[in-house]
Formats: sequence, structure tokens, C-alpha cells
Amino acid sequence: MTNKLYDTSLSLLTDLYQVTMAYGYWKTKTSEKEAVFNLYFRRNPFNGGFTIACGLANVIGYINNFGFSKKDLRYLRTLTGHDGDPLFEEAFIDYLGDLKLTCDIEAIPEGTVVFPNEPLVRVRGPILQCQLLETPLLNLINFESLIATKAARLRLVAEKDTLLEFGLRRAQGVDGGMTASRAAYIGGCDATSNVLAGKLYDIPVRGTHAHSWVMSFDDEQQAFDAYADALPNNVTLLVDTYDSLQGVQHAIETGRKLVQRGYRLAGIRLDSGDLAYLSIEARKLLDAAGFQDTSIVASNDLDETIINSLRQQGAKINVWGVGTKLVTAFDQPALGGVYKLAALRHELPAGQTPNGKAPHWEYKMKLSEQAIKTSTPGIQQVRRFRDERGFLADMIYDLESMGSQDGKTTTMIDPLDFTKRRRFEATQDYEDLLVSVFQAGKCVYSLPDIHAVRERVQTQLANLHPGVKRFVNPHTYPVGLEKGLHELKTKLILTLREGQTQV
Ligand SMILES: Nc1ncnc2c1ncn2[C@@H]1O[C@H](COP(=O)(O)OP(=O)(O)OP(=O)(O)O)[C@@H](O)[C@H]1O
Ligand SMILES: O=P(O)(O)OC[C@H]1O[C@H](OP(=O)(O)OP(=O)(O)O)[C@H](O)[C@@H]1O
Ligand SMILES: O=C(O)c1cccnc1
Repeated sequence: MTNKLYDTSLSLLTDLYQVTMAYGYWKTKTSEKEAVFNLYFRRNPFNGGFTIACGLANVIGYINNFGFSKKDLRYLRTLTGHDGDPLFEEAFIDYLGDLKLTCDIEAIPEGTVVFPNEPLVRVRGPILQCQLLETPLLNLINFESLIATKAARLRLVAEKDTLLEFGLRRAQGVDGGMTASRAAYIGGCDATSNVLAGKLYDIPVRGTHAHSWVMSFDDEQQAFDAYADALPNNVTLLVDTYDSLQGVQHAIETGRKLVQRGYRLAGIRLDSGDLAYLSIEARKLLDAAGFQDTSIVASNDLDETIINSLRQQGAKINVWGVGTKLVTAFDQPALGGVYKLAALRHELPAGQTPNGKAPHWEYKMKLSEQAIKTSTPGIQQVRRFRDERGFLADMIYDLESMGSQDGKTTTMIDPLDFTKRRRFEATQDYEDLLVSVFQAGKCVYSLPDIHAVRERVQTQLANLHPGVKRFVNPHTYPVGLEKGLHELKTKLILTLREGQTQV
């Protein structure tokens, strides 16, 4: 896969119930029935107003490498049911061994701002295959989108300051660390301390030194001088091992020696205490000694709220090192994306052809006592309307029954209050967000490089109204259902409530 960490097949990276359902489809001879599933989330993370889509590159890698190896099949043969007999028939194991994915997959490109209920990925193909993809797709999209969103929030508060991701040591395992470094860079970090992520993903790597360096010498001055001797072109000194402001004086002393040798003191790092006070005092000391260009780096359990507060307090910090709270998405550890069946191809009696109104698709939805958990049926596309000031609203529409909507005036309905409607003229500028990624199992999408994806995040955010980006009670960006889809959904809810299953 694109994350290059794994060279073994990851096809067993799924929940057992996906495989047992796949077996069920195979046994009941419905495995080839054409289905459409949508992957979406229900709430923006961190009580925010937006989410950044991320993880598609790894989805592409996963699918390109999909296939059950001989070892996978051997393992599946060992699984048993309650009676101790094998769970799966040998002929099913052979079927899995020969299985090649033939799905069509559409997705919203990485780095796009997205909102609740919008399909980030739409999978269409034999139901057995769609089912096997549920868990890995959710695993790959949920986490990276969450971390990219966290990093985008950090970038919003850090503005033009440098943002470094320092999270590997606190990350949720190896993959948590690797994917977090990738998503954090895409979301807006400038560099990572994670060297393997630097190598595999082409992310800039940056770093200072730890307290242990200072502690391994008899005194701080010696430690700073030795570090500057060893790496004169990369000197950012951690000043808080004993006393931060005394540490700044020692750093200045080392800086003077560096200047004499034709080098510069790149920065000092504060890692404890009152970061506002210490940075202001450190800045005064550095400036008075002629080190106006020396950066002040801060770290210590930072997040967007603390950075915002420190900036408001007038802290003189221009480089922020953020670890734990970024890579673990500390205040919301999961995005909660789901993958729901939205349509099933209805077999037509022999000799009949579809009439263009899609009677051959049977729309599917899940009801719930909670309105937010009721899924939306249909083969969905998302149309983003915009004008010269930025994004206006997103409309989810059903491609099959409503066509491409091109050249038509459309009405969008608020799914939480059907009396709220917006009309868009045919002349309104728009973009359809889902693009084709796989056709009949073949990748047709050329992945942009990671730097282009990172830039996309910033141009996307620039198109969002400031109210949507606000952290406290953000404005809800309008996302609605196209009128036809709204009517279809309402009709289906009524039909399902009456105990029927088809529209
Ligand atoms: N001026 C400030 N305003 C708001 N938060 C701050 C300020 N200065 C530091 N913090 C944050 O306060 C939190 C706790 O800082 P605290 O002073 O308890 O840690 P410390 O004892 O200095 O550091 P450590 O425990 O790592 O040695 C950290 O998340 C830090 O980033
Ligand atoms: O605080 P984070 O956002 O996770 O950033 C990474 C932290 O990792 C390092 O600390 P270290 O692990 O050496 O321990 P420390 O907390 O005692 O400094 C560094 O000094 C930061 O404080
Ligand atoms: O380079 C650093 O300063 C660094 C790296 C990892 C964690 N904390 C700090």
C-alpha cells in the first residue's frame, strides 16, 4: 500500500463479521448482487465546523494490493464454529483465493473540506466485495481525516508560525504514528520529528535535542557548546533543563561562539513553565544580545486552545512543537465514520430494460430512533456551490434518479428542517466533489503528491466563511439534500415504517 510499511497482504484486516457475511452471500448465491455503499460521518470532530478528508492514498494502496494469500487462506481454514467444525466450506476458501476486486469507487480527494452526511467514498460492485471493504475503508479514512482536521485547526491558530509535529513517542502504535505524521503534514504542519515518515512520505523532518543531552554533561554551558560544535548548522537549544532564563543566557553565550565561526543560533526551545512569560523574557534577552533572528520554539502538551491563548497573551513564540494532543486527537479520539448500504440492483425480469428512471435500483436505508442515525439512500454525489467569495452550500443528490443535474435549477432541502430550502440557478458555479478512483477494480486516479494535497487544504479553508472555522459554536455550513432525493428518502422512510421493504 501507499503507506509502504507493510509488504504482506492486508486482506484479513477486516472484522470477522465481514467474512462471515461474505460467506453468507456466497452460500445464498447473492455475492454478485450489485450494491452501493456510502462512507460518511455524522458530526464534525472537536466540536468544530469542518473536517478535512484524508486517507484516500492508503485506501488506493490497500485496494491495489487486495488479495487473499495462501497463508491468509490457511488461517481462515483454521476458524471454527461453536461445534468445533470449520466455519467456512473449502469451496468458499477457494473462491476467496481467486477473488479479484471489480468495484467502482468514487471518492472526495484528500485535502478537501467535508461535512457531516456527505459520502467521502462511494463503493459500487458485487455486494460481497463491498462488504469486505467496509472495515478497512473506515479504518483508513476515519483516523487520517481526524488527524488532518486537528492539524488544520492548529494551522488556523498558528497562522504563519512554524508548526512541528512531535508525536511519534505518544502515538497509538507504529501505524498510528506513521499515519498521524502523514495526516498532520497534510493538515498544515510544516515538518515532523518522525524520520521514517520523512523518508516514506517525503515530509520535511525537523528537531532540536532532549533534556538527556544537557543532563549528560557537567553543566548546561558545556552541553550547549558541545552540541553547537557537533552540528553548527542545526542549533536549537532546549533551555529549560534547570532554569529557563538562565538557559537562555547560556544559549546566547553559545550563539556568540557560533557567530564567530560563521554560523547562527537558529533557536531556543522552552518546554515547561509559563510559556507566555518565559518567551517574552527570552525574546528580550535574545534581542538585547543581537539575536533578533533566533526563533523561540515552544512545546509541552500544546493544542490549538493553548496556542490560541498563548498568542493572545502576547507570547513571543514563533515555532510550535505539538505531539500528544495532535497525534492521539486527544479531545476526540475517533471520527465515527460509518459505511452504509444505500442501494441494491434489483434484478429485472428477463427481457426488460431499465427505463432511465431507475426502477432497477432498490434504494436502501437504515432507520433509527435518532434522526442523525437514519442513513440516506441513493447513488450519491455531492455538489458544492460557490461564488467569488467562496463555498456557499453542498447539495447531496442521487445520480441514478436525478441524473447529473447539469443545466437545471435545483432546490436543496435542509435534512433537519424540510421547510428550509435554497434554490440554485443553473448558472450557479459549482463543483461535484466525488471523483472516479477505481473502475471495475482498476485504479484510474492519479494521486497528487503530498505537498499539493497540503496546499489544497489551505485553499479549501480559504474558501470557507470564518464563522464555519470558528472554534466556539461554529456556524453550521449548509449541507442539504436535493429535493428529489429528499422526497425519495421521505417516501422510503414512510414505506419502511409501514413494514415494507421497497419503494
Ligand atoms: N501562559 C500559559 N497559558 C496557558 N497555558 C500555558 C501557559 N504556559 C504553559 N501552559 C500550558 O500549561 C500546561 C501545563 O503547564 P505546567 O506549568 O503545569 O507544566 P510544567 O510543570 O511547567 O511542565 P512539566 O510538567 O512538563 O515539567 C501545558 O500544557 C502548557 O503548554
Ligand atoms: O508535549 P507533547 O505535545 O507531547 O510534545 C512532545 C514532548 O515530547 C518531549 O518531551 P518528553 O517525552 O521528553 O518528556 P517531557 O514531557 O518530560 O518533556 C518534548 O520535550 C515535548 O514536551
Ligand atoms: O526535536 C524535538 O525537539 C522533539 C522531538 C520529539 C519530541 N519532542 C521534541
